[in-house]
Amino acid sequence: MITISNLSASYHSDTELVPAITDISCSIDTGTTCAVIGPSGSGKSTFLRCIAGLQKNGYSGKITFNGEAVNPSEINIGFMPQRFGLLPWKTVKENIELGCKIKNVPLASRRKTEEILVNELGLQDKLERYPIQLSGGEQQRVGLARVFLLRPDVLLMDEPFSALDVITRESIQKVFFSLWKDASVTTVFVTHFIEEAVFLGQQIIVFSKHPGKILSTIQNPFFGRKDKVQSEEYLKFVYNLRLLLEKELNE
Ligand SMILES: Nc1ncnc2c1ncn2[C@@H]1O[C@H](COP(=O)(O)OP(=O)(O)OP(=O)(O)O)[C@@H](O)[C@H]1O
Repeated sequence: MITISNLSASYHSDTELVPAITDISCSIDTGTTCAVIGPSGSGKSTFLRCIAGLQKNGYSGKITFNGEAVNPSEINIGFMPQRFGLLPWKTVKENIELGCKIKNVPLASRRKTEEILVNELGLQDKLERYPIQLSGGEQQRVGLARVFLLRPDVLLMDEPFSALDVITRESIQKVFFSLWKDASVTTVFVTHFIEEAVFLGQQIIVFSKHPGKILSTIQNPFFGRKDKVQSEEYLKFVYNLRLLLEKELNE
C-alpha cells in the first residue's frame, strides 16, 4: 500500500515560496488503480513527482510503501511524465527498452511482451526512428511501451493518453486495462478526462484548485465497466464528478 500523510509541496518563485499542494493524505492499496483529477495547476503532477521521489526540495509530509518510508529509488517505480521522458538521441526501440535497462530487468525475459506491446501500440514500423521523427501521439505511445514493458511495482503516469486521438486513446486505454488485469500493478495516473478516470481508476481522487488539496476520494463502481456507459447510474456518476469540478472552478 502507498500511504501519503500530510503531504505539502511548494516552489520558489522569484520572491516567495508558492504552495503547490497542501496537506494531502490518502492511500492506494497494492494492486489497485487510482485516478487523480482536478483543475489545471492544482498540483496533480507535483503529487505524482513526490510519490516518484523526484521532488527533491520543498516538500513535507510522509510517503510510505507497505508501511516503510523507503527511498523511492529502491522500489521498482515506472514513471511516465507529462512530456513522455524520451531520450532524443536514442531510437524508439532503445527508448522502449531503457526502463528495463536502468532497473536491470533482463530484456531476454521480456522479448515476447515487448513484441506484443509494440504491435498493440502500433509502433512496429517506427522502431528505428528517433523521437523527433515521431508525432506527439507516437512519442506518447513509446513512453507507454517503456513503462508497460518494465512492469514496475508502482506505475505513475501523468496524463498518459492525452496526446492521442479519441479512437487511439480508447484502444490504448484497453491495452492498459488488460495489462493491469494480468499483473495488477499499483497505478496512480493523472487525467483531465472524467470518463478516463471512471474507466481506469478504482479510486478517484479529486483535487481542489490551486494550491491543491483533496476535495473528494471516491471508490468507483464503474471501474472497467465499459458495458455500463449508457446506464443512468453511470451518467449520473460522471455528471456528479463534472459538477464537483465545475463548482470548484467557479468558486
Ligand atoms: N518548477 C516549478 N517552479 C515553480 N512553480 C511550479 C513548478 N512546477 C509547477 N509549479 C506550479 O505549481 C502548481 C502546480 O503545478 P502542477 O504542474 O503540479 O499542476 P497540475 O495540476 O499537474 O497542472 P496541469 O493539469 O495543468 O498539468 C502550479 O501553480 C504551477 O505553476
